[in-house]
Amino acid sequence: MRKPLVVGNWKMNGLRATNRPLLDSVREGVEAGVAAEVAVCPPFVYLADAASALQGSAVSWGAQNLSQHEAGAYTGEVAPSMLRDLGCRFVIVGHSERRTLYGETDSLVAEKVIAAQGAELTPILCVGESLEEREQDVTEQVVKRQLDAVLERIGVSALSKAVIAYEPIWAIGTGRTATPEQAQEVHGLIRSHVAAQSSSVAEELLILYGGSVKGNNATQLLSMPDIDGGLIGGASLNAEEFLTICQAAG
Ligand SMILES: O=C(CO)COP(=O)(O)O
Repeated sequence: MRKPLVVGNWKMNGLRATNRPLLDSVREGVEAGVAAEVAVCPPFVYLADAASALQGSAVSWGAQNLSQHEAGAYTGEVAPSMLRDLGCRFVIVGHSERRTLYGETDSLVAEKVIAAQGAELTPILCVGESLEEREQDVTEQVVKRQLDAVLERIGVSALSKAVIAYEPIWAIGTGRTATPEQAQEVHGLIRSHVAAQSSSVAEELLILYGGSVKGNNATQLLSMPDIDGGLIGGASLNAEEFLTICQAAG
């Protein structure tokens, strides 16, 4: 039985003055009655603040990226062990913004997944096609290629300690959500692709949907059989909106 998971990806947003009230409201709202697992991923510099606001609560926290290296002369990078040290449970890996704006390749993403798991962080591996790829009808090939790059390195059993997020790039921050049927189709593909290697891993695997999920479309998306929760960008910056999504998932 898969327990739904909703993760807020704050991206490069927030300041201390507004973070604390947001975190407090999310914490209170989740504890007042949300059945889904909930986590937030603030920018690195606010992870310690998130840890102190959320410590001992039902809300977990995580990072948006990590280094594939363990330690050393890598100016500006953040090591997996540092995230673990700050109590992170999750780390987003291979978000399309990292792939397209910072040149992260399938192979680097695979290394980051390995590094995350090595530090006992649960990687949230993001996959998804661009608008051009969807129009060329190669969504399935793109998503399988992104998944296989990781599966070939970690093996299917290690996927039991990871989460997948399907985020069609054309739906991110655009207000253009995939229809529940479009999203379900790709989620179903992902699950059956994993099931071809291990049906038990596929059965337990959490596959989140991300891309313009809001309070008013969450119920339809999250009620699809292979959509196990959401990776929420813009709407995670507003406590009321985020909590509405969390309730829809639970
Ligand atoms: O990229 C996303 C989450 O990682 C989705 O962002 P939006 O919810 O703002 O479209």
